[in-house]
Amino acid sequence: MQKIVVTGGGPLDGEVRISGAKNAVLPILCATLLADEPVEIRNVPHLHDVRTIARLLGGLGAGIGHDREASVVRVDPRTVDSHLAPYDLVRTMRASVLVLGPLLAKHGTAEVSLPGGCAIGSRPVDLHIKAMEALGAEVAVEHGYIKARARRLRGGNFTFPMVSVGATENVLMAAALAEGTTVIDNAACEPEIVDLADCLLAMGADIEGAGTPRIVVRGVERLHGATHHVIADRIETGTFLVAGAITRGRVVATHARPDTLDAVIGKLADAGADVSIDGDRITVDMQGRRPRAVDIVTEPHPGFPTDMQAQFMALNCVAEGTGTIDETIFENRFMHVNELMRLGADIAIDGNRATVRGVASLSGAPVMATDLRASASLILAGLVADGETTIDRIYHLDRGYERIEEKLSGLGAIIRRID
Ligand SMILES: CC(=O)N[C@H]1[C@@H](OP(=O)(O)OP(=O)(O)OC[C@H]2O[C@@H](n3ccc(=O)[nH]c3=O)[C@H](O)[C@@H]2O)O[C@H](CO)[C@@H](O)[C@@H]1O
Ligand SMILES: C=C(OP(=O)(O)O)C(=O)O
Repeated sequence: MQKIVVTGGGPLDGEVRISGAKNAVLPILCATLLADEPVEIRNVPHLHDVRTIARLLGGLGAGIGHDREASVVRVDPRTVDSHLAPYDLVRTMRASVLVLGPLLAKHGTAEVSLPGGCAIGSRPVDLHIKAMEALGAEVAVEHGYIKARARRLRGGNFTFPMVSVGATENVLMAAALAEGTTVIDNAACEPEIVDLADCLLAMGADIEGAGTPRIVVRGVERLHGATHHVIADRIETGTFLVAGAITRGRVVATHARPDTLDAVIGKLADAGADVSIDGDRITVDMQGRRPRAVDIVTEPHPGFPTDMQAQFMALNCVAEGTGTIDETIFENRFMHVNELMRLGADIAIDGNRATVRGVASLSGAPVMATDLRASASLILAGLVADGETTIDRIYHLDRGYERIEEKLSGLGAIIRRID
């Protein structure tokens, strides 16, 4: 199994080009199932999850053309002849559940494996199911599968009892082809929702309010082909900016979307970084200073993103002072804590709060990645730990970061992948 070896060193310095967003491209690729014609998606990152979703769409019968050089995926949904998302694919990637809404809306039937829990929490899908029922679908859960059918979905009003990014995406896609108007209240406002809506709009959907808590979707008879450019990955951006801050260096993220990163940029400034924005470029410059500890509470957008929690935990580990981290989205997203402590971090957990006392230095050690962002936090810690940190189970990392070791090397990090 491959591992990543990081040797702690000096400040990072340089520019890094940000890729398309994993959490946008996965729902968007599912949305292509709604069209009557081929859809071209650009700025597609090279990620394991993208290959998985392509396999899933291919298994449904869609034609898939993947030009990796150009970062383009072309989906021809006209040949779809299966409505089954099997356990083997869904269990490796939760985003697979996002074929439920499109299959139901376009083909009137869908059979999608329950995704089950994962390392960061139980992650139920009851809200996805309730939202489909609100649009008139009959849904049964049998033998580990969600089995849904509807002759034609009809618009309805659905108020989410809690903010769910995935369920908002599923209902948005389903409502696009439903008969009549759907009003979604307490919708997730994440930039990836806006990007999905932009792609659906390009395909001919009628949607208002994406990015706000109320989305109004007027169903249309058909959706046509389109070309869509995926938004920059705000979590990858944030991860590289933290890499600059934790190493007391200077990192410029290019091709980024600064407007999607207010909460993260605010915390980097609180940590003592000079942050500047110039168009699609974000610069974090510590000018050699040690970061200050920051307090974090994860919240739905525009609050601080749960997907940046582990990276800021790493930053606090070597910061001046003590910072608290409250994780409010997932009940078990502190799997990185024990691994960071193996590197010498001082962290105490009480329920969903971690209190991190900054230490003067970390010392490299073998550690194990437990989930995607936990893996990123271990790399960040490794960048400033004394000696070598070897990170095992990096397949998590390859789900969501494109060529991370190459991009970090370009900034001066000493990092390599070994077999
Ligand atoms: C609000 C939020 O920050 N969502 C994050 C979540 O999206 P993802 O779409 O995976 O998860 P949701 O937004 O749906 O989950 C938010 C909360 O709602 C609960 N829930 C969700 C669906 C459901 O049917 N029933 C239910 O109870 C979840 O257990 C969780 O506590 O993980 C992604 C990957 O880390 C992040 O990019 C998203 O930012
Ligand atoms: C946990 C993540 O993704 P997923 O929901 O696909 O597991 C993530 O992007 O941090």
